[in-house]
Parts: sequence; C-alpha cells; structure tokens
Amino acid sequence: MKALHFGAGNIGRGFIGKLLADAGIELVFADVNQTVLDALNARHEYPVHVVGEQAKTETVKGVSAINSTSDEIITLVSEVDLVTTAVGPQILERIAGSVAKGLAKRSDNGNTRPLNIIACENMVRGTSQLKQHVLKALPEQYHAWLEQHVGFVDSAVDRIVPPSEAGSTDPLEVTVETFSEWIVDKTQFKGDLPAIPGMELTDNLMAFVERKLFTLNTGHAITAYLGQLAGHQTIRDAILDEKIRAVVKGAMEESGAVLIKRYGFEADKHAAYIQKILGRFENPYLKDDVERVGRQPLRKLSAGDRLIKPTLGTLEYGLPHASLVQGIAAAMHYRSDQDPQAQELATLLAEKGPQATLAEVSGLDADSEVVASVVSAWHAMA
Ligand SMILES: NC(=O)c1ccc[n+]([C@@H]2O[C@H](COP(=O)([O-])OP(=O)(O)OC[C@H]3O[C@@H](n4cnc5c(N)ncnc54)[C@H](O)[C@@H]3O)[C@@H](O)[C@H]2O)c1
Ligand SMILES: O=P(O)(O)OC[C@@H](O)[C@@H](O)[C@H](O)[C@H](O)CO
Repeated sequence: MKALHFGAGNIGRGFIGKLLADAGIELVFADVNQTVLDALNARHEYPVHVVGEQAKTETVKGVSAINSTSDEIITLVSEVDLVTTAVGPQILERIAGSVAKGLAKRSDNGNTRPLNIIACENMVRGTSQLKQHVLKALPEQYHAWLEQHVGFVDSAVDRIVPPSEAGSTDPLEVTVETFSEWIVDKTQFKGDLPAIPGMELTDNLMAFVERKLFTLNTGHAITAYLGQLAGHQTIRDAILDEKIRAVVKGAMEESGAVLIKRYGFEADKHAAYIQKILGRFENPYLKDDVERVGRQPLRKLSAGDRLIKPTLGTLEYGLPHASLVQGIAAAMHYRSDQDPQAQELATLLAEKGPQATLAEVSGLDADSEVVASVVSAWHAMA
C-alpha cells in the first residue's frame, strides 16, 4: 500500500505519518517547507519523542518527500491508495487543484483501484469540505468516476503535538504526548476497509468529532486566551492558574451539557473525559505555548468552530453559557505579532468596536443577549 500525506508538520510527522509508516505503508510527505523536504529526502527517517511517565524515542523509517507545488503530486495522486492531510483548514482549498488534476490523470490512466482521502484537520467534516473544493476544480466529465472510485472519509484526530524544542537544530524531530486517537467514518470508504493499527473505524463520526472539537479544543483555546491575558506563556502554566482552570472546566462542562443532550453521552463518562483533558493540558513533559494554541482567532471565533458552536448549542437547549462567554471575550483580546488573523481582529475591533466585530466574525446576532454579555465581559477584561 502506498500513501501520500500533505503536511509534514507537527501532527503530520508526529501522528498520522508515523502511524502510516509504522503500518508498513510506503509513505511520501508533500509539503512546502524546503528545509523539512530536504531533510526527509536526505535521511528518510526521523525521531519521534513520545513523552510521558515512560518516555521513549521511536524512529519513523522509510519515508520520502516532495514539494506540494510540484507536478509530481499529480502522478502520485494518480497512483497511491491513500491520501491524507494535516495542513490546516485554510490550506485544503489550496491543495485541491493538484488533487483534482491527479484524479483526472488517474481516471485517464484507467486506474480503477479504490482511493481513499482523509483530511486530519481540527474541523467538522473537513474531508467533505475538501471534496467540495476538489469537485470545483475537477472537470464535470470526471465527477461520476470520482463518486464511483474515490472515498472522501471524514475523521477526528487527537494528539497534542507542539513544535519540538529541538526544532531549531533538527527540523524533523518531533515531541508528542502519549495519548492519541484517530477515528474515521467507516461508511465513507471505497473498497476494503484498511486495517491500520491506531486508526479506529466508526459509523457515528459526528458524535466523536464534536466531542473532541467542542471539549478538548474548546477548553484548549480558552486556556490559551485567558492564559495570554494573565501573562502566562504556556498552556501548562495557564491551566495551573486556579482562576483560569475554573473557567476552562466550566466552559467544557457547558459545552458538554450540549453534547450530552445531542448525542446521549453518559454524564459521568463525559465528566471523566473532561478530567482527563485537564490532565493532558497540565502535561509537564510538553512545552506548548499559548500562542500556538490560540493561533488564528478568527477561525476559532467562526460560527462552526469551538467557541461559538457550543454556545449556539446552549442557546438552542436553554442551558448556561457564562464560562463560554468569558472564553469568547478572552479570544477577542488575543494578540500576536506573528498571526495575521490576530492583527485583522485588532483592526476590526479598533474600527468597529466589540459588538459589530463579534457579530461579523461569529455570525451571532449583534443585538442578541449573548453578544451583549460577551461585550460586557470583554470590557471587564480590558
Ligand atoms: N498539533 C496538534 O496538536 C494537532 C492535533 C490535532 C489536529 N491538528 C490539526 O492538524 C493540522 C496541522 O496542524 P499542525 O499543528 O501539524 O500544524 P503545522 O504548522 O505544524 O503543520 C502544517 C504543515 O503544513 C505545511 N503546509 C502548508 N501549506 C502547504 C501546502 N500548500 N501543501 C502541503 N503542505 C503545506 C506546512 O509547511 C507545515 O509543515 C491542523 O488542522 C490542526 O488543527 C493539530
Ligand atoms: O490546531 P488548532 O489551531 O485548530 O488548535 C490548536 C490546538 O488546540 C490543537 O492543535 C490541539 O493541540 C489538538 O487538537 C489536540 O488534538
């Protein structure tokens, strides 16, 4: 079996790529970072430090890499059995063009072996969104062929992988937590279901995606935003701050109440899930900066993402949302010189004020009670 993985970054090297290579799949990474590409092609292997109470270093072997903007991508897509991505939600549209060209070539070559494509991004049904970008870029004459031979498989991916502290000396080295979870929608595959150790199959993906994104990522983002406001550099320092921890736990519980209503999760199991996540945020073996976790605040404040979607759920079911409101207000205070979205947010706030800005970025009604609550929390935090 041969796979092409877009994005040789933290989760690409530290989780998905590792899992595929460990399964004996011939793996080619596609990226745009020339330093990483050169190092992968020079060494064909890299170390993964799995940190926890029993730390170990594992070597991922037999991998190679190509530039994601080169035409070699087209040939690879026409030949491989599996395409995966971990590039970030905003990059999916950018890679869709060459995936579409590769699919056209695959069809022209008469290759009818099933191909499955799995986007491993922090978003709800990211692969389905990639499919729409691919369909837009693919001439209509290939659409029926695509429906017959290409599976677009949605997934939920969970492993905390910050940039490695040794990254400046070894561009390939990566440090990961022990925990990992990759759950894919088994109803969307074409051909036989792959047996890849570490990949779990489900026919109830939405429950798992929302449980992960609207618990871990909701809590993570709020830890980052409140952490930055309180002057903490890392997620660990922030979550050890009792005031922050109370809001983060409260927000995960508020979001959890929605998930329990929507998906019928058992309340005590969900409480244990939250407790475990708080422990993962505290991990003393990982240095995860609030700036990585808070990155791209406009994405995180958008209607379908980790802050607003759970809040909309609380409104739908008439449930409390005071901690989520604190989290949204803190997100609107997020600043980073490295992050264009943080700068755009600051400009919007300066030009339009908090009420209109929040309505614009989140889609919430500017005159709603919840927007008024966020605006008043935002002023209190300033
Ligand atoms: N790091 C984590 O803890 C974690 C965990 C679960 C999910 N995720 C998700 O995985 C995705 C990637 O996150 P990450 O932390 O690995 O980010 P990252 O920045 O470390 O990796 C992204 C990689 O994509 C590459 N890239 C950018 N444009 C590209 C293009 N056009 N073609 C090919 N490669 C391109 C970048 O050079 C980089 O190597 C995101 O959607 C994120 O939400 C991350
Ligand atoms: O990758 P983002 O920007 O969507 O979110 C930042 C972190 O919350 C995220 O990368 C987590 O570390 C990850 O989702 C853990 O599984």
